[in-house]
Amino acid sequence: MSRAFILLLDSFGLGELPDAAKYGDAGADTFGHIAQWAAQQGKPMALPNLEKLGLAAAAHIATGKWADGFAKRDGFTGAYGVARETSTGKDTQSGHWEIAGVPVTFDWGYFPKTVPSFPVELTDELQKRSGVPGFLGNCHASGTEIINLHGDEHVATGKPILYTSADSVLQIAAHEEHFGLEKLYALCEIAYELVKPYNIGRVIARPFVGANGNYKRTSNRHDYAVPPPSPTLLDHVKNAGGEVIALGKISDIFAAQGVTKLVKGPDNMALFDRLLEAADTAPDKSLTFVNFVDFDMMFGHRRDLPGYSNALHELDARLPDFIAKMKEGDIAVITADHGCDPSWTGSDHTREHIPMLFFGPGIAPRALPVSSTFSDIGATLAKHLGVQPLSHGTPVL
Ligand SMILES: O=P(O)(O)O[C@H]1O[C@H](CO)[C@@H](O)[C@H]1O
Ligand SMILES: [Mn+2]
Ligand SMILES: [Mn+2]
Repeated sequence: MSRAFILLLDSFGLGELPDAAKYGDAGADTFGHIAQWAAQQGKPMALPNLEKLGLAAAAHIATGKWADGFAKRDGFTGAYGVARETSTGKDTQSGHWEIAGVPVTFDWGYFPKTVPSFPVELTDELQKRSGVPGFLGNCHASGTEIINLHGDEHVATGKPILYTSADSVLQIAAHEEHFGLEKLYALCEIAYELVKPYNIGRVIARPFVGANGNYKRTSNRHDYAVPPPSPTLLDHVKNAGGEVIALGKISDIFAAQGVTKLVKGPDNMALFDRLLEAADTAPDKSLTFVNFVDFDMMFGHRRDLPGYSNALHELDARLPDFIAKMKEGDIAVITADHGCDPSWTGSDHTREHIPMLFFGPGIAPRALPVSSTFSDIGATLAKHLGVQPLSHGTPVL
C-alpha cells in the first residue's frame, strides 16, 4: 500500500514570513498568539498529538520561540518543519495550489478598499444581466457582519449584498428563502463570467437565513473558482490512474481539476469522520486531501481566540483514530494554506509560515530544513506515490 493524505488546517499559520511587513502582517502568529492567549487565561493549550508530530518544534523553527505551554523538545513521531510561500497572495487558492506544485506567479486582481469597491461597469452589467434591482454593501467587509448590517434592507428590497476582502474575491450574500438559493447561484454564475477581465480568483455565493437583524449563514456556500493554470499534484495522481478524494472545499478550490471523488461535510468534525472513512477505503496510489475550513471561516476571520483554540483541541483529540487507520506505506502531512491570526486587527488572512508535519509507519522522526516553497509538500507526496514529479518543489523525504 502506498497512499497519501493531506490534512490541511485552513489558516493555521506558524508565524510571520520574512516578507510579512509588506502585507501589514509583521508579527502575525496564528498558533503562537492562540497559545499565548490560552496561557494568559491560566489554561495553557494541550495538543499532545500534534505536539508529538512536531507542531511546537516546527513553530520554533519558524519563530525562534517556544509557544506558551509547549514543552516537548524530543521524542517526536514524525518529520516536522515549516514552509514559506512563493506565491504573492496570502489567499486560499494560492496556498493550496502552491502545496500542489503550482505557485501563483501571476498577480491576482483585487478590488480596492473603497466604497464602492467594485467598478461601476461591473455592477451595472451584473444588474442588467441578472435583473436584480441594485446592490447593497459594495465594500470590503466581514461576511458575518455585513449580513446583519444589510440583511433587513436586503429582505425588503431584494438587492443582493456584494462584498470583498483582501483576497481576490467577489462575494454575494443573499437570503436563502426571500431571494432564493438557485437565484443566488445563477447570479454568481453571471458574476463569474463578468469578473474574468479583472483576474479575480473566486466568486462566492454566501446564502443566509434569519430575520429582523439576526441573520446566519448556511452551509450552502458555493465557490466559483478559476482553475489552476497548470497541472497540480491532483492531476498527476489522477493521470497515473490513482483516486483523488477531495473532502470539504478542496474540489471547489481546484475547480474540480484532478478530483475523482468529491465528499462534502458541514463542519470540521464531520469532515474528520469522512477522513476516517477514506482511511478505511482509499485504494493504493490514492491521494486524500481534506480542508478543515472551520479554523479559518468560523474562528480566524471572526477573530475568535477561544473558538480557534477549542477547534484545535477537538482536532488533536481525534488524530489517534486516524493514525491507527494508517497502513504500511501510507504517508500523511498536516499543513495549512496561510495564516489568519485571531488576535490580529481586521478580519483578513495573515502572511505566515505553514506547518509541514509528515508522519506514517515508515516516516523517520526528524527536523526538516525550512522549505522555501509550499510546493515541497506536493513534491514529497508525488515522490512517495511514484507519480510524475511536479514542476515546482523538492521532495523533503
Ligand atoms: O468574512 P467572510 O465572508 O467569511 O470572508 C472570508 O471568506 C472569503 C473566502 O475564504 C475570504 O475572502 C474571507 O474574507
Ligand atoms: Mn484558506
Ligand atoms: Mn479565509
